[in-house]
Amino acid sequence: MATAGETVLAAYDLGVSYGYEPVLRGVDLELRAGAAPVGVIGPSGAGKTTLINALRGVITPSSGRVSFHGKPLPGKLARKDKHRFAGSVRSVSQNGILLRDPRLTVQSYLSGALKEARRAGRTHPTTVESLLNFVALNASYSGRAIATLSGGEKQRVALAHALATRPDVLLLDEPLTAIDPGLRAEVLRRLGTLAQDLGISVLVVSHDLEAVERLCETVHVLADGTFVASGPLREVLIKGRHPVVVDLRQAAPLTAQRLR
Ligand SMILES: Nc1ncnc2c1ncn2[C@@H]1O[C@H](COP(=O)(O)OP(=O)(O)OP(=O)(O)O)[C@@H](O)[C@H]1O
Repeated sequence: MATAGETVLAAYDLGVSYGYEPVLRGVDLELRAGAAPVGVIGPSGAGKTTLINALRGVITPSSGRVSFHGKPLPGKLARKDKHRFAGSVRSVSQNGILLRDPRLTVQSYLSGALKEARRAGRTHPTTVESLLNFVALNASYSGRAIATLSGGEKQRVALAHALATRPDVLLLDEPLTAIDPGLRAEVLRRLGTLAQDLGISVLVVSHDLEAVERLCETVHVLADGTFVASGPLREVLIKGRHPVVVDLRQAAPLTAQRLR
């Protein structure tokens, strides 16, 4: 486990291009163990998922760097560091779970994650039942094939899977879009408390300003490939002058009014 305040994952002057098309440029972000959740908002196509993927080490920066405990990603991490990364940095995407075997049950999926936690040296007394309970699903779901779950149920199981290793960093890309607003608020409340109690550093990418406001003390607005405004959502929405922030304010007048 990382010690409080330690930088687990970071992007420095990060640039990513697809072919000749630059998507990110000069993005700086540090995710420290125990830090308050951070949100990234911005228009569709701004590069939010690209940022998450760079932090997951699945795409190679075209400039700058991403590092995990100071070691460059993606890179040839030693076997020990690979397990460490797999347990320490977890992500949940809007797609929930990509299934290789449609017969896979919730029980096998989550117990697989608990085994992964042990391999990564992150053993802790959590059970499949308590993971399900955390995401507001009762124990009867453990016998269900994941393929038979609703979109919102799949998203919650994906979150439970990510939490099974008690990660240091949790990267969330529109994680709870398929859940009704009341339940989403409850799961986010629980997640906020858990992250604080366990020192998990959460980065959440979302178009859902309510969700971001509920969870995050700080938000970054991503536009033109870089962060154009940063701070508490309230300040960013009220005071931001960048055209993208003005668009966000106009697109969510009720939220902007409530935050005033
Ligand atoms: N593999 C890829 N090859 C080429 N272009 C890509 C690839 N992945 C993403 N892009 C492009 O990069 C840009 C940023 O995409 P990205 O998915 O990061 O945006 P986003 O901010 O997450 O968008 P949204 O809010 O719609 O999910 C888009 O123009 C997208 O079409």
